[in-house]
Amino acid sequence: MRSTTLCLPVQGNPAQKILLGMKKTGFGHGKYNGFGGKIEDGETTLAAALRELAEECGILAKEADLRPAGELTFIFPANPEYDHDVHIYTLTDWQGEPKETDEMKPAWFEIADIPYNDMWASDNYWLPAVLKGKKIKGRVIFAENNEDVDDITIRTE
Ligand SMILES: CNc1ncnc2c1ncn2[C@@H]1O[C@H](COP(=O)(O)OP(=O)(O)OP(=O)(O)O)[C@@H](O)[C@H]1O
Repeated sequence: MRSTTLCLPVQGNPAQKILLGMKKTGFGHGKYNGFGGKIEDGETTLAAALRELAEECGILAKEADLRPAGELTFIFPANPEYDHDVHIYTLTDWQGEPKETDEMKPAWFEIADIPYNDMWASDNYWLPAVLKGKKIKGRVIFAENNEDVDDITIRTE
């Protein structure tokens, strides 16, 4: 199964605003998501997280500023080639201003206004806990349409 990263830049502690990106191409296009992607061969998870963050919204961060927020496994029984693990990080410190790239159009949201209807259906099960500073571990099984959640287990630490 492939492994991916997902970075969630936030303002405030506890988080008051979150930077999400509208994915313009590829897997999950048309959805708001954090910034991340596949971990390449020979690359550490942290290095991949920073590379994808820079590629997708143009901001630079330090490994020490990534706060591990947990791991999720996404299972797509209808298309097992989509199955993947996600290593999630939040960050409050970075350099540069978010900018639109070929892959993502970034936008800030108040926590109360997170556009869950335009995100992966599973996000509202785990993102609120992460934004409260909790660490999560979980598994999501998607329905035949690869969109709806068939089964979900999330543990918080
Ligand atoms: C299914 N429910 C999901 N809920 C929340 N986040 C999800 C997700 N499924 C994938 N993600 C994240 O979406 C990013 C893009 O991944 P993905 O497009 O595969 O990576 P990458 O940009 O390297 O690929 P391409 O270059 O487009 O081929 C990556 O952060 C990944 O963790």
